[in-house]
Amino acid sequence: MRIDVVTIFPGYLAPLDEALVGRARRAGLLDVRVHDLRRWASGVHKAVDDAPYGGGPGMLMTAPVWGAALDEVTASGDDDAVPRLLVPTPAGAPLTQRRAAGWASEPWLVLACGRYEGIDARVLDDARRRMPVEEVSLGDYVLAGGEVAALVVVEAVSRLVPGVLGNPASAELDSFAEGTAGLLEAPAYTRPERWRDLDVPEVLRGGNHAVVDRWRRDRSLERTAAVRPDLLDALVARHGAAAFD
Ligand SMILES: Nc1nc2cc(Br)ccc2s1
Repeated sequence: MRIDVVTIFPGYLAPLDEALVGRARRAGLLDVRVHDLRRWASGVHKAVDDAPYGGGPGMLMTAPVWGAALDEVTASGDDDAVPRLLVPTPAGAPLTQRRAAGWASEPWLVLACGRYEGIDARVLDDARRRMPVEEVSLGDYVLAGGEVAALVVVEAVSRLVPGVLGNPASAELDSFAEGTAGLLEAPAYTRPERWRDLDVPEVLRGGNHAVVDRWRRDRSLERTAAVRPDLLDALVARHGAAAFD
């Protein structure tokens, strides 16, 4: 999978050289390219922003700069390959494990990192004429730019790309994953068996996998009911009472 990230702060994406994503890049599983948007800006100051029409606080990133950048980046694929453009924004649809899993099957993603008050809307309107475009939110809060959100999206997607996780089964038992039926994952334990005055639950120390699976399912349901009852509602809506079998 190829992932391009366009930003005015390339250094913010340095973590993509580390850990899981860094290893996957060096193993040739991921081709991650970070581009400085100012490459496509003109003038001595390489300006990338201007005042918003209609007034209002702050500045917007301009269409000509983003248009030139996306034209070049999205034209640099093999043959006539077309990427999916992902744009982190508070106004986007929520990032979910299901969306990340879908994007992990894509051959090529491009992430556009906004700054200031965001990007001129015509940039996405124009891009939609040539490629799939999705706006994605990390939650109901506002960051200073899209770079941190891009790091989250790249990691959430990359770990689901075949071969990236050492043990693919790990992803199946993630919270929100199909393997946990969209529930939060159960509490997990490792050695030592006793730590301070806290013991690993007896059921996990036995060898009965069916009993362990049931225990984990029950703890997942309890945790989800306590922390994310909305997920339970969705599960019941989908499966009825069988959701609790
Ligand atoms: N939660 C989020 N806040 C922001 C702010 C900017 Br500016 C760009 C993208 C995002 S995603």
